Amino acid sequence: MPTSVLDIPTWQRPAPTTEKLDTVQLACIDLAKWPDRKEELVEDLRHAVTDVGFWAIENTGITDDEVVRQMSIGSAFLDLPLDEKRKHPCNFAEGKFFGYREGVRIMGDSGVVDNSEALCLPKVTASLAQEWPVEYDWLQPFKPEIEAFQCKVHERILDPLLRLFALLLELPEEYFSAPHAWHRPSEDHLRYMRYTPNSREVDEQLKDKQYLNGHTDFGLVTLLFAQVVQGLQILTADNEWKHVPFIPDSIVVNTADILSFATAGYLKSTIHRVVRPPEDQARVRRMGLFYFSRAAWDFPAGVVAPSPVLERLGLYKPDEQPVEPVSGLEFTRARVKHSWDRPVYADDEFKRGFSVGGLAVKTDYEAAS
Ligand SMILES: O=C(O)CCC(=O)C(=O)O
Ligand SMILES: [Fe+2]
Repeated sequence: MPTSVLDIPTWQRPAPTTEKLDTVQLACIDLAKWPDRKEELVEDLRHAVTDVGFWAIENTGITDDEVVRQMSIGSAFLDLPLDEKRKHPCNFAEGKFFGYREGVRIMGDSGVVDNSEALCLPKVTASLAQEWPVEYDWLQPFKPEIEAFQCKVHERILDPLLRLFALLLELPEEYFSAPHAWHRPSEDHLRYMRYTPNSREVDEQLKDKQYLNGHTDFGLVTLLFAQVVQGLQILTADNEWKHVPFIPDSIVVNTADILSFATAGYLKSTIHRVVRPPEDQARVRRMGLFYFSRAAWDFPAGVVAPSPVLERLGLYKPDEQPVEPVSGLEFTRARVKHSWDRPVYADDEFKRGFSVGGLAVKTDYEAAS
């Protein structure tokens, strides 16, 4: 039988947990309603974003085979020798999240090393050609299908969501979607992320057995393909950490910093974290697939959208808008640098937050006790 470099082992989805977890009830956005039943979707989204800030999309138009194929590509890449993966490391000193992120940082004051690693790939577009990690010979044959997948996710999921956000705010439908069109440069990326199990003894040393500290994401929204291995938790309005349930074939979405700035906090940037999975899943590798949307390079971060909804709520004040707003590029690079260009996660300096181009960014996400 002819063999091809594209023949890689098929990623096998681990079994769901049988443990009863304290989960959050996620709102649901049914994209089968797009575009004919837009008004209904806007109301569904209003409920989703104002309640928890995390919700599940159903009828995504992305098949399970497509997701499994991406998981297989990601797993096979992360199985490569470390020397190979290190050929294009994320350049955190410059605030760039493209390439390979090795699990090297220390988790808080535990002394435990991060057990996760990731490959982050920019949109395969002409405007970002210089960002693609050409050093990975292994990856190049997969580039066309990665491009097709990214583009499908962008067009079928992200683009309608950005339009719905604009409609929800009574803005022109393209207010967010036009600057974030597929071909336009941004730090968006497809992320393949894998957590390697720790022993129970190691996890006992981690505060709350956290694999990823509480944080918000840096862009507009993050799309999380259904994750069978539990561990993701969100901080609810009642200040409680609750598990995000596994919903087969769904995409879980959370709102992130840029939408929060653009709405003066009306849309909350959801605080979430990852903890040790339940015991019946604590010995399997936790492979994840995500699409992180980021502000377009030229999108004015920190500007509140001129939305009638926000105006009625007293959140949009025309006279108080920054005259020279920080660009999406400058904000995103500063945000990544602040979070990731440090040897210890969530140290005190991280928690003090930072400011860029007059925009103050809060980064202390501990639950109030
Ligand atoms: O692994 C997960 O489920 C979530 C990861 C996450 O929140 C992130 O990478 O920003
Ligand atoms: Fe996150």
